[in-house]
Amino acid sequence: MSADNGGIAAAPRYVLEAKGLCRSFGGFRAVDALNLSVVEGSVHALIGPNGAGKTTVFNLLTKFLPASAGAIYFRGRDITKIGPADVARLGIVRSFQISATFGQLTTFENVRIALQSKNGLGWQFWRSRETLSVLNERTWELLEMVGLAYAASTIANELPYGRKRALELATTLALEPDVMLLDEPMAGLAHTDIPEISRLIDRARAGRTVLMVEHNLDVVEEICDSVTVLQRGRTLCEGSYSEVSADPSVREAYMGLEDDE
Ligand SMILES: Nc1ncnc2c1ncn2[C@@H]1O[C@H](COP(=O)(O)OP(=O)(O)OP(=O)(O)O)[C@@H](O)[C@H]1O
Repeated sequence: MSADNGGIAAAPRYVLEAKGLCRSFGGFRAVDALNLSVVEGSVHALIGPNGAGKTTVFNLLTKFLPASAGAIYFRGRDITKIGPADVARLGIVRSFQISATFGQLTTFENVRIALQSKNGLGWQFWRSRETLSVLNERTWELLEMVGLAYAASTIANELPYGRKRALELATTLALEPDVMLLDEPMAGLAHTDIPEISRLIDRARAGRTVLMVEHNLDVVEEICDSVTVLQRGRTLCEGSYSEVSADPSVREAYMGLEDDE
């Protein structure tokens, strides 16, 4: 990245940072002095073996769990002490394992409810026709964006699994997140659904930052700009996919590859 100041590269702007983040369970340090810097506008993957602490990091960043030590910053502001609702209000929104859809409602209703909650209309279904028509318009846009307009009147529970993921993405996007945290977006998907959900995430990144925990390394390679590899609650390695996948410690600890492969 060159800048006007004589070709000196501009410092990256971090949207989300963790410094010295720790979380213990009893005497066990699940997250151990973790430093994480997520560049604004990037798609950043958090990978690592089972039990490395990825989900705990997500829980700490979204304040579902308090940190034992360390600090979290959002655009340079210390948000270590604020609660989960305030984190969401700042635009840090978690999807997939948390944003359950309402199974008995239609695809359309699910997205509109998410929009209602974003717009402070809560559960008030009796709003003026004008208000609802604005919401309806945006609902259609979101459904089009994730390729679900054709299934607008389908009951969410009746959608195929891959389509449910697309619906979850639409309900998350309805909240207009600045930073979208995706918890294993490809987990449980059929092979054939993975390219489509990858494509949707790639499209959804426009104008926002994505931090995702993902085990599928092909997906990480394809859509992520940066990767942090966790091991035993610590950062083992950080960089682009090609950098981390070439790192001998990562190959040994995570990918289980021999050096001569
Ligand atoms: N509430 C808890 N109480 C006690 N131990 C916990 C708790 N939550 C997580 N742990 C432990 O912390 C460690 C990290 O767990 P975590 O779920 O964050 O790992 P992970 O990298 O997300 O793993 P996976 O890939 O299997 O989802 C594990 O050893 C886990 O057993």
